[in-house]
Amino acid sequence: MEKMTLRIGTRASQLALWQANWVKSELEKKHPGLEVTLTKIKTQGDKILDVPLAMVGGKGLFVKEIEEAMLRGEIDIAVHSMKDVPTFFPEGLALRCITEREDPRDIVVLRPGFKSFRDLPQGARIGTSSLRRKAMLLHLRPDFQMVDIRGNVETRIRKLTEDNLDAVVLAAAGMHRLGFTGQIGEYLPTDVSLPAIGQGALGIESRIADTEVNALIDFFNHPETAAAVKGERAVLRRLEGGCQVPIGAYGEVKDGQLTLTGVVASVDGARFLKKTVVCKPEDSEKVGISLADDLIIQGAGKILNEVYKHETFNVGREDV
Ligand SMILES: NCc1[nH]cc(CCC(=O)O)c1CC(=O)O
Repeated sequence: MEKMTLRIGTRASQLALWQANWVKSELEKKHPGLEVTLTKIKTQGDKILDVPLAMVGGKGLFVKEIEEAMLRGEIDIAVHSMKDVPTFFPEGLALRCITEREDPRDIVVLRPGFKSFRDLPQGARIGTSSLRRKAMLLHLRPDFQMVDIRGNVETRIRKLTEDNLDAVVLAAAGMHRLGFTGQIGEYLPTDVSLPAIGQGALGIESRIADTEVNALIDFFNHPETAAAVKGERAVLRRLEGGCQVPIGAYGEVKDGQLTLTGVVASVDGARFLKKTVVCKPEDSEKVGISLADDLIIQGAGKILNEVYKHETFNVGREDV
């Protein structure tokens, strides 16, 4: 019998390669004899490095070229950070699996001598380009000066020293995967910094009609993480356009119950709307949508409309 080969498409960043190699080795463990190859693909997001992502705009900056390769039949599956996966897919492709979540939290790497970001001096310089991370930290410490940094995980850690910063904010998952756990200064609890939608989970995308490949990868799906992340993505989808607005959502299944929290904030952290609901995991998408609607009624519509300069969110009751 001919040996079967499965081709993974991935970005070429260190973190993306770690993730794709992890999927490769799990596949080879599960299916002895299966040959798994990696194809590195450069995406728009890898080419534009000097501009904060929120300003580049456009969804799917890290996935479009990979999806095109899959539609052309050059690769069979794509491994993404869930955080980078858009909420809509090209015809013929779908998100097939969501893997068990790594640590979902944000972390800070701190200037030597500090144990917590709370102890940093007035006006401390914090490196991050994420509008969500800016809003989370400014909400607690309005005196902080936020400094844009881009680049891969290693580059961003290096900028602490190079750009004379007091802290940089990164995802725990990326630090753990790349072996930088020792450099983590402090883990930010999810009620201090609500994570990005899907943070810490991987997504595997494939061709809907490719039943053979789908049967090989289905074991990666982790139902509890999938329910949580689908709820988070429902919040994001309902607040669509959210890439220029700080939005966070985090779901966790415990004892058969999903606790889902969403935040919409202004970039300066001054306006900060948060809501938590508890529901059955299978209702996560429906509940995510109504959670987003509640945030809109609370005033998120106003924040979103200000950013987009037109009335996308018709919120009737916003002054109540
Ligand atoms: N935006 C880049 C990116 N995409 C996913 C992760 C972290 C790993 C994950 O969330 O799974 C990171 C790095 C970071 O935000 O520090």
